[in-house]
Amino acid sequence: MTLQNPPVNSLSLDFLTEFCSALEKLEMDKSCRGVILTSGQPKVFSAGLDIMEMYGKSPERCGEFWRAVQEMWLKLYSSNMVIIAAINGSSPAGGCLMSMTCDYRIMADNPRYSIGLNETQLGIVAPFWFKETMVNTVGHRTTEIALQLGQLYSPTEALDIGLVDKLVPEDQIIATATQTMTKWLAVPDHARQITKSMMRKPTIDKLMSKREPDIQNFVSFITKDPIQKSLGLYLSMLKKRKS
Ligand SMILES: CCCCCC/C=C\CC(=O)SCCNC(=O)CCNC(=O)[C@H](O)C(C)(C)COP(=O)(O)OP(=O)(O)OC[C@H]1O[C@@H](n2cnc3c(N)ncnc32)[C@H](O)[C@@H]1OP(=O)(O)O
Repeated sequence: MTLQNPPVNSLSLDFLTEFCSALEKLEMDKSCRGVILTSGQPKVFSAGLDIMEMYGKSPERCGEFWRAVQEMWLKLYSSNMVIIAAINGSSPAGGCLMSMTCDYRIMADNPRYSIGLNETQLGIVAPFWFKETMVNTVGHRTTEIALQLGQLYSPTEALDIGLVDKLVPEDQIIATATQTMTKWLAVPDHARQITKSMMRKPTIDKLMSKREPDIQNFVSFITKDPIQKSLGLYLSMLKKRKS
């Protein structure tokens, strides 16, 4: 699957809806046992959640958006398929979350790229299921530091902490992901799927049982004046950095 939402694959409501429906089709296709997730945009895997979906929007629209974010995470994290992330660009915040839901992460070895959950840098707080996905990936202590600082890691740093599994030159990323897929698909599906579910189920069940309160929490947090102000400042910083 190639992410195509120019310019930076930000995760808007429409994009998330389309992504989930494409993933569902693959999930139901018995001949498809694995997916390599990569970006069709230069330099960026995904810029994370579309900030415009959280800025100046009605509570109803924010709720609809957050449900789509939850759905994306649930579909990816609980997938029966092998999902390999070929991270061929920067992957902050929601982009990092998406990468962490995959079974294996291969990142292009380019020091200009970065990956991490940088929410606190925007004045927002990563919800418990973002946090738990990271704890499940890199452990508790590293997550605590990463989340409080809103740290973005270079590929080498990400490899050091286990946020990604392998670095390769960018032009070898798909070939490496394909070789890795062959290795993962050599394992009998049922044994691998049950094992994956055993590892991930507690986190998935937790969100499933708290979906509505999580949406309410998001809407009430994101629509607060100081949070809207922080997002507005961050957006203008992004635009200024460009000029
Ligand atoms: C209980 C409350 C819970 C809240 C939980 C919220 C959880 C998750 C939060 C998120 O995922 S928020 C998104 C965080 N993302 C970022 O901080 C990344 C910001 N973007 C960048 O750092 C860079 O754009 C990039 C990804 C490194 C790419 O850099 P590049 O130089 O290639 O491109 P730019 O010129 O910076 O950007 C092009 C264009 O896109 C706009 N844009 C970038 N990122 C976003 C985004 N996430 N949402 C919306 N728009 C984005 C950027 O402003 C530029 O716009 P124009 O100037 O061309 O209009």
